[in-house]
Amino acid sequence: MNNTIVVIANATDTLDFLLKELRAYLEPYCRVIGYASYEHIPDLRGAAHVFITSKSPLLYTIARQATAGEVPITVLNRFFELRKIKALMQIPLGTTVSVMNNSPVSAQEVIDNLLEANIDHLNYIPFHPGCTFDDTTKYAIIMSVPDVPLPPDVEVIDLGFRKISIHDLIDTGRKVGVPIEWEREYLSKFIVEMSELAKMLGTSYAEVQKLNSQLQSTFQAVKDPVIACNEDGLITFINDVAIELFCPQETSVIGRPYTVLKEHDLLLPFFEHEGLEDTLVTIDHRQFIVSSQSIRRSYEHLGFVCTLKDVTEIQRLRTQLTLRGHTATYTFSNIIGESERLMHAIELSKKMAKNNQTILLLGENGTGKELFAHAIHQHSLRKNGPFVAINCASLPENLLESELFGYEDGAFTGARKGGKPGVFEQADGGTIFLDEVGDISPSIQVKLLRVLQEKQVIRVGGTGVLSVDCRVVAATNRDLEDAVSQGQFREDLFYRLAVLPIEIPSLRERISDLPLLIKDHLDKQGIRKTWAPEVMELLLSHDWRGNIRELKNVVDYAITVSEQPVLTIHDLPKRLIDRVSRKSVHEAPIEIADDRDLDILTCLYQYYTANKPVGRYQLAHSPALKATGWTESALRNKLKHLEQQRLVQSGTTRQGTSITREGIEVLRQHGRI
Ligand SMILES: Nc1ncnc2c1ncn2[C@@H]1O[C@H](COP(=O)(O)OP(=O)(O)OP(=O)(O)O)[C@@H](O)[C@H]1O
Repeated sequence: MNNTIVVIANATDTLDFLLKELRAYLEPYCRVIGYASYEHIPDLRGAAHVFITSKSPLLYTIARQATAGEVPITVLNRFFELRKIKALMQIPLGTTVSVMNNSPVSAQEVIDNLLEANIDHLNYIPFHPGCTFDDTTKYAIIMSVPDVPLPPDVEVIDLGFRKISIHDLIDTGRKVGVPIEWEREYLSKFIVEMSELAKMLGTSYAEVQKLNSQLQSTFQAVKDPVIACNEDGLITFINDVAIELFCPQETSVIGRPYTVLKEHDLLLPFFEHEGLEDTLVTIDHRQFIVSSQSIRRSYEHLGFVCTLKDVTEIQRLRTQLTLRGHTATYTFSNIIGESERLMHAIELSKKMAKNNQTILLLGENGTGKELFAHAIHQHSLRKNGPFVAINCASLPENLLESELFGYEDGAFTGARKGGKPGVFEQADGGTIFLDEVGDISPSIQVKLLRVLQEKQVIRVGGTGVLSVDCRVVAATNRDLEDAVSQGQFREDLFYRLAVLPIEIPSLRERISDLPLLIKDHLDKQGIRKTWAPEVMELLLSHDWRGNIRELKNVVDYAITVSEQPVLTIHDLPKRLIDRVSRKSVHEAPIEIADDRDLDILTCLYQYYTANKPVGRYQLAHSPALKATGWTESALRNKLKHLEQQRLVQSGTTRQGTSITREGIEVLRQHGRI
């Protein structure tokens, strides 16, 4: 018996595994026998050494009784086969993993083994017969056989039986006289296995290093201050923004207590306690929201990482975002001109700017209505609030509705998640500019009226009523009174909008401003060119239907085309020269014998300003002509006649009939417009 090594284990499968391993190394230099703890164990006093497989007190007692205290008893140090650990390395950091074994002690032993081997990125929970799985368990470690039935959705990592540690094996071998050659051979096999593991761990170490440096540069790139401390309150990381805020004078604070930071009192709670709510603190007249996160590895607390968010910056960005495209850029000083008509419009606008009533700007296209809207906002008490402009003619009805009033989440297919505020909400506290308001559909007219009356908005698809406080400045190039009389525009809305009407003169009506406007446009582009006198004469005699927008286009054309410092008539667009010369042909008033011709032209002019073509039938039945009793065929003949005079033009049926510039001129000459 003296040359006998005895192993006592709790389970027979573990015993068989260990016996095989010991015999492979120790026999024939000694005899290796084993017993399961539940078996009858004979007197072992003659054994050379007794090994037990775990620290379990029961095993120790059994061994002690069998040896009567006369033989050394050791707990076998055991470890997993290294290659089996690889599966564990793939499990994400912090995952909870149940470690299963036949008793709480052996389960804990396995956990200790894993932690000692620095496989410590997981949250291990001992698991043994009597424990039950809960829904959070995703992984279970077993040693060859599960000691508890496993639920189907739990991923099993089988670490196999733990092998005897190389130290214990070599040690025992030396005691029983294992020759040195055999020891070397065994060791060399072990070293091969070790180096494979080292390679595996080496890669993960490099990976960790890489991640670490990525993390460092990420925190450096963060614009907010970040400071990390270990559990002793020593600084382990601090980014440049935090250095600038807390310790601009210090050369290095890494490894030093966080109390070296200025205002560290404010940070104390965040470096001492877990789970603090975000807190607002003021440092150097700036406000920050401070939050901290505890750093943990398994159950071990490693320290805190503390981040500060600059609220001043957040507020600035928010204001910038809210106001993006929502600011008035022009003031009255940007409105160029000295003519009496313009000065009158400016004076009136300045007066009206000061109160809160709705303003209606009336004027042809390109006269500067939007410019006036900006200037009115800037001159009003709301100048620090938003200025939101929307062109009512440029959007289809349903889109205009959602732009004006906003929409709720899921109001329609493609609606943005969380809904969207409309321009009335965006202009809250400021001014909303409704350009081309005369073009809105009857259904939007109703909704707009409601908002103007109630000062409340209901988002599309919503039920909640939102109060809005914004001043409305509307603009139109249409004759709204006429649109009302034709039943195209609601009378009640018209009176709501036209509380304070301002007429913006056309360029024709303030033609004396033309040289100033040209000069201003050239100056803004840093261009120094002059105009030949006959060119200026021609420009002054042009009718400028497109007003200042048309003027700017003509000037831009001329300076692009011309290569000389003095602009000549050849540098003007041909279209403009043609029109001016055609106009001079018709300089003398065209003879209109029948006032009813003027009625037709007036009616066509109204459709023209509404940008709508009109058919003969519609014309004959229009309120303005109905009374004069035109039959359709009489009207056709009359329109043919007017077309020969170039006062109207007829397109295909779809295009209908429209008034020409000459026709408009005739109306003007006869004081109809
Ligand atoms: N008095 C002015 N001084 C300088 N520039 C002007 C003036 N009036 C208008 N403009 C310029 O003419 C162009 C057209 O002006 P704006 O868009 O304000 O006209 P509008 O009447 O609103 O036109 P629409 O009815 O077509 O929307 C803009 O480039 C504007 O800057």
